[in-house]
Amino acid sequence: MATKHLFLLPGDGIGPEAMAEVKKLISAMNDKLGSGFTTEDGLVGGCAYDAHGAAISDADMEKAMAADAVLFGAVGGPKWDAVPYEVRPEAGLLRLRKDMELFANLRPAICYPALAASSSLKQEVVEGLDILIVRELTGGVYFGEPKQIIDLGNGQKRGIDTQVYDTFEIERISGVAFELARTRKNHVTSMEKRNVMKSGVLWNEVVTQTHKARYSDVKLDHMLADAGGMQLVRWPKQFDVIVTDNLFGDMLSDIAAMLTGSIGMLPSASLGAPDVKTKKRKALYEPVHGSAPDIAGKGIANPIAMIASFAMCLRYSFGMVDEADRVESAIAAVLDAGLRTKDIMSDGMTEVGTVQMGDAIIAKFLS
Ligand SMILES: NC(=O)c1ccc[n+]([C@@H]2O[C@H](COP(=O)([O-])OP(=O)(O)OC[C@H]3O[C@@H](n4cnc5c(N)ncnc54)[C@H](O)[C@@H]3O)[C@@H](O)[C@H]2O)c1
Ligand SMILES: CC(C)[C@H](C(=O)O)[C@@H](O)C(=O)O
Ligand SMILES: [Mg+2]
Repeated sequence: MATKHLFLLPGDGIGPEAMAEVKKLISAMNDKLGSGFTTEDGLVGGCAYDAHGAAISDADMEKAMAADAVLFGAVGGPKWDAVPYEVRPEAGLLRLRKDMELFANLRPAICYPALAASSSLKQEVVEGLDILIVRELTGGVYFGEPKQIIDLGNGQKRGIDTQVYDTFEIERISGVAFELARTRKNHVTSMEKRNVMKSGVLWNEVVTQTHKARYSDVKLDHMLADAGGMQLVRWPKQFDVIVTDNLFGDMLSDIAAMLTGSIGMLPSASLGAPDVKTKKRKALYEPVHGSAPDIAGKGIANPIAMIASFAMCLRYSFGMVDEADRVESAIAAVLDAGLRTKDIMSDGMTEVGTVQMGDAIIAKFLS
C-alpha cells in the first residue's frame, strides 16, 4: 500500500494551536477510519531559529523533501524582529517553497453560506462566492537577484529587489490555472502590470500564447493587477480562477480572504510538478494567515484555514476526495449550527475557542 507520511511543521504563534486541531483529526481518521497516516513533527520559523540558529534545519528540510506531504502552520513574530534577514522565520517557508519547487499556490476563497453576513462587504457581494487564486510561488520579486541593500557612500542607501520571470515559469503556472478552470467555471483572469513592468508584458504574452496553443476552450481575460484588486472588492463573483505572480498573488489573496469573513478561513495548497516516473507531486499545505502574534496563546485562533488546508491535502496528495468533501461539509455544518471563533463572531451566534471549534468539526466529520 502507498505510504501516507505527513511531515508536520506547526511553526510559531497560532501555528501550533491550529495544527493541534489537525493532529486530532488525523488521529481520529486513523483510529476510526483506518486511514493509515503516519506523522512526524519538525521545527520551522522562529522556533527553529531558537533551536539551531536557522529558520529550518537541513535535517528537517530533508524530511520535508521525503514526506508524501507537508503540513505547515505559520511562522514569525515580534520576538524575531531583530534576527539577521537570512535566518528570519519567514526564510524557512521561502526555502521550503524554493527547494521543494512548489511553484503553484492554490488559494481558494469560498464564502460559506453561514458567513455571508460576516464579511466586511455587503452580503449580496459575497454570498455564494467560490473563486480560486493561482499564485506563482517560486519566482518573481521574492527570489530575483540582485536582492540587496547597497551603501551609496553619500549617506544614502539603495534597497534593491528584482522581479524576474522566464517563459517556462509563466507557461507552467498558467497551465495549472487553465487545467483547474476546466474543472470549474472554465474562466481564467490573468493579472499583471504590463503597463509599467517588462515582466508584466512577458506574463501577458506567454499566458495568451499558452491559451491559444492548448486551452482555447477556456475563457481568458486579462486585467491590470491594481484594477483586479479593486474588482475583487467591487464584484468578486465575476471571477472564477485568477492567475497571477508571486507578489500580486500574496496581496490579492489577503484581499480575497476578507471576502470570506476572515483570514482565519483561507486554506492553501502549494504544489510542485508531478514526478515523471511516479506522477507524485511534492506538496505543502498551509493556511494563508500568519502567526497572529496579537492573539497567540489565547486559545481563540480560528483553526478552519488549517483544517481546510488538510482537506486540500487529502484531495490533492492522497486522492481522498470523499474524505476531503466530508471535512469541508463538516466545516460548513458547524458554521450552520452557529459556532464561531472570535474573528467571525456575530450577533446571536455561539462564540467558541480554537479547541471547541476543532472538536465540533471532528465530531461532525465522524458522524
Ligand atoms: N504563512 C505564514 O507563515 C505567514 C503568513 C503571513 C504572515 N506571516 C508572518 O506572521 C507574522 C504576523 O503577520 P501579520 O500580523 O501581518 O498577519 P497575520 O495573518 O498573522 O495576522 C493578521 C490579523 O489577522 C488575525 N488572524 C490571522 N489568522 C487568524 C486566525 N486563524 N484566527 C483569527 N484571527 C486571525 C490576526 O489576529 C491579526 O489581527 C509576521 O511575522 C508575518 O511575516 C506568516
Ligand atoms: C510569510 C510570507 C513569507 C508569506 C509570503 O509573503 O508569501 C505569507 O505572507 C503568505 O501569504 O504565505
Ligand atoms: Mg501573505
